[in-house]
Amino acid sequence: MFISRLPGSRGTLHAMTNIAVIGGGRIGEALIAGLLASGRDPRTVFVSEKSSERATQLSRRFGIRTLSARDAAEAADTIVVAVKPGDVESALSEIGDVFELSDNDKVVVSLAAGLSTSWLESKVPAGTAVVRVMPNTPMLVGKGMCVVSAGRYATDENVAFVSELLEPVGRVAVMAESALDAVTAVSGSGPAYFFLMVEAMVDAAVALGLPRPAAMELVVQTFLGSAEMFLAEEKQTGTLPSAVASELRYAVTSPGGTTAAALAEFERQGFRAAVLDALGAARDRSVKLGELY
Ligand SMILES: NC(=O)C1=CN([C@@H]2O[C@H](COP(=O)(O)OP(=O)(O)OC[C@H]3O[C@@H](n4cnc5c(N)ncnc54)[C@H](O)[C@@H]3O)[C@@H](O)[C@H]2O)C=CC1
Ligand SMILES: O=C(O)[C@@H]1CCC=N1
Repeated sequence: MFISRLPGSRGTLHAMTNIAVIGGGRIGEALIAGLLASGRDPRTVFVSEKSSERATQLSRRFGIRTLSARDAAEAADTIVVAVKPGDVESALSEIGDVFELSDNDKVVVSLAAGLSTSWLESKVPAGTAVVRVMPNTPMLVGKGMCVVSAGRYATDENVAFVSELLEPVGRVAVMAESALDAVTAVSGSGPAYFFLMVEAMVDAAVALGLPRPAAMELVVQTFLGSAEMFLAEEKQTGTLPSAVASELRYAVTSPGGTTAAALAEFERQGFRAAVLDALGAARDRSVKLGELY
C-alpha cells in the first residue's frame, strides 16, 4: 500500500513532459514554484487561471505561458487540476474535447480534496487515466508531501510517471485511494496545524515578555531543528518508527523539570484529544466534499 521515495531520486523521464496546471491559486502556485525551482524548463509548464490579474502575476513571476484551460490541456501530456472541488466539474468540461482530438494519452491529475477518481472518471471520456494526488503547500520550497492514488484506468506506468513528476517538489508516497481522506487530514491540511502552533507559541512567548521578532525566531528555529532530527534519524537507520518521537521528547524532559511541567499542562488541557478530534473533523469533511459534487 505504501511506497515512499525520498526527494532527489528523480530520473529524466519528465524533462520534456508538458504540464498544464488548471487553477493557479495557492496549491497551483506551490506546484509551479517547486517544479521551476527544481530546474524544470518554464517552457514546459502552462497555467490556466480564471482570474486575469492572477494569471498575469503568475506569468510575470515564473515566466510561464498562461492559456485557456482548453489550450493548456491540448499542449500538455499531464493535466493537473488545481481548482476548488466545486470548480472541478466546470474546469474539466472546458477541456472536454481535447481528449478525443488528441493523439497522445493524457493523464489527468487531480489535486482536489475529497473528489474520488471514480467521480473524476465520470467527467472525462471513458478510459482516461486519472490519478488523484493529495499534495501540500511546502511543495513551494521542494519539501512537499504528495500522496498518489491510481484511478481505475491509470496504469502502473501512469502512477510512476506522476510520482516522478512530483519528486522534485518533495516526498512522494503511493497509497490506495481508501486512505486519501485520512491523508488529506494529516499531510494535506497539516501545514495549517503547524502554522497555528507557531502562532500560539509566539503569542505565548510574547505573553511571557519576549519581543515578538525574537519569539518568532526562537519558535521557527526550534521546529525546524526538531524536524531535522527526525530526518537525521531516518538517514542513520533507514527507518522512521513513531517511537522516535517519544524518545526525542523524553530526551528533552528532565524529571521534575520545565518540560515535564509544560507537557503535564498540555495533557490536562486535552491536547491529544483535540488533535484526534481535529484530524477526524478534517477527514469527515473530505468525505463530505466527495458527496457534495
Ligand atoms: N491549499 C492547500 O493547501 C491545498 C489545496 N488542495 C486542493 O487544491 C485545490 C485548489 O486549492 P487552492 O489552491 O487552495 O485554491 P485557490 O482558490 O487558492 O485556487 C484555485 C484557483 O483556481 C482558479 N480557477 C477556478 N476555476 C477555474 C477554471 N475553470 N479554470 C482556471 N482557473 C480556475 C481560481 O481563480 C483560483 O485562483 C482544491 O481542490 C484543494 O482541495 C489540496 C491540498 C492542499
Ligand atoms: O482545506 C482544504 O480543503 C484543502 C485540502 C487540504 C488542504 N487544504
